[in-house]
Amino acid sequence: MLSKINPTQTNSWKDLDEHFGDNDFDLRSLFQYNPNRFEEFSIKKNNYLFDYSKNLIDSRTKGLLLNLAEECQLKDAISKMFSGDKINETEGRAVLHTALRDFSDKEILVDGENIKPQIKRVLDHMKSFSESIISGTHKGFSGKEITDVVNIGIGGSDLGPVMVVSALKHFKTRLNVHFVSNVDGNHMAEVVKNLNPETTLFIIASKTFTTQETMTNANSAKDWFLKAGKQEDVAKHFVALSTNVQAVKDFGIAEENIFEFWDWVGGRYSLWSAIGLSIVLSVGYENFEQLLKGANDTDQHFQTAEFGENIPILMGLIGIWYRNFYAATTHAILPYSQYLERFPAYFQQGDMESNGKCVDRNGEFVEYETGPIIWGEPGTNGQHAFYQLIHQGTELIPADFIAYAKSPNKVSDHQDKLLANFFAQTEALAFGKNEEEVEAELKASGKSDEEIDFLLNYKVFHGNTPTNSILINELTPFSLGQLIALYEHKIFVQGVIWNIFSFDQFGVELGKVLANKILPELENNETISSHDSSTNGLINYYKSNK
Ligand SMILES: O=P(O)(O)OC[C@H]1O[C@](O)(CO)[C@@H](O)[C@@H]1O
Repeated sequence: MLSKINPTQTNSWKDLDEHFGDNDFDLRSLFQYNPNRFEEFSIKKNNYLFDYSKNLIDSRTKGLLLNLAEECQLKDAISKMFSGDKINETEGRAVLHTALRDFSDKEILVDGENIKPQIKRVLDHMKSFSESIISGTHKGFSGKEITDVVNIGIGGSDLGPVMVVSALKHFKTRLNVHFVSNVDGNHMAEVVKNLNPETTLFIIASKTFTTQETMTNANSAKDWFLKAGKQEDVAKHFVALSTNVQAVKDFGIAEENIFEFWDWVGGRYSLWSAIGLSIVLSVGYENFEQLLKGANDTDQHFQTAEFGENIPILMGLIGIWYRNFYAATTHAILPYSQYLERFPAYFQQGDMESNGKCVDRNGEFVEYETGPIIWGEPGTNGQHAFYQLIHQGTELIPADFIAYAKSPNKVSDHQDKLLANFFAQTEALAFGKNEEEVEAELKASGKSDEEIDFLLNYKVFHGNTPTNSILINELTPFSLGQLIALYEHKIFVQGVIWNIFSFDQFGVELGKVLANKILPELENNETISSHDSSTNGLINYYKSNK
């Protein structure tokens, strides 16, 4: 069990409160008065740099945040997660996605059983299966090689693979991997439109194998396939990734085509498990193993580095500083890499489904803020969309900037231009442009005093917007694994401190239940009156226009 400490009752929280009230952090002054600020507030790892110097903190803030982590017993929580304690108490489960990427000989026990052999068995299955598909030894029902793979899943059974497959495009095998997630039939229709059932493999990815969207899409995929193939050909074209082996068999998928995982893998943390099969097919098993090893590298760092040098811990604590003391409502993730196009969306689920909670580990409603809204898009595109608000709006939006030093595609001077923008944005956000600077600039451009008076405030950048920069040498499966795990552990750190349960997701249930109730009402011609007037009105309008 994790501790059940209300963070706001700790001494360090009170100290932080006071410290916040006493200080008006200004990044210009912080850098001016401390020439060693970058050295003090950055961490260099073998293959990446984490710079957190452009944050509204000083060494006392950092010290107090570290005290908060101690007081909330973070060390104990980390060791409990890694050793398989049932820290997901509301569901009675261990939280062991980290075991999936642990290639050491160390035993990890769940209910007295070492889970390492089962992990190895499934990994071996993924390896041999993917090799037979990629090499073409596995043939479709008409004797042709598989050319296209369609992963059918949603949420954690979709977003992680989508994000990694997109991020590792440069490492692609000969297979084309597609994803269908939305129950909107157009998603399925648009994906299968150009596919040939003879050369298509479907992966039905669902932890529970009960999710309405996935089961609907899986059945439609089967119908589409059976227009060309026969029932006995399904085995060559359908595989399933699930913890619910019986439901998979009932669906008609052969036992040898089931890639199992376990209830101690949370859906949004499952890309490391059998749910990663589409990744394996997309980039090959060796690259998938590198991804796992990269994540394990961060796991080691998280478990062993001193808190003050521990990147996910610092990311988590700095996030708490903004959320609870500065009342920042959102946090932006801004990758300066088109390959990481789906990274913010992936961690929208990762973070918001984990820490979007209002009941603490004592079962009481919290009286402080928990998880922020996570959002973002790749730079430089975002600069031409929403950065205006970050620079000059009325919200404080802390942001993470992520970039790679090397680019696998050398296209004229694109990389330098991309990185110039990456550096420029965090500089502009931190230091802005004050009145004197704007005035001097306007004068130099020949504006009259009257014009300067009018334009001055519009042209001022208040600056002082905090950012972290993560600059990674190269986008490889290994470094991607490292990066994903940094964010996973950041989320864990925040959940521990907020005293909430980060590994359940009851908040997604109510809508699902109501949709199942409404569905039969859409299938007849009756006027509906069983809901409130708005819902009745919407349903009846739909029924008369569908
Ligand atoms: O893999 P399943 O069981 O189909 O669930 C899909 C997703 O649905 C959720 O349960 C709720 O959105 C997620 O946590 C999960 O990733």
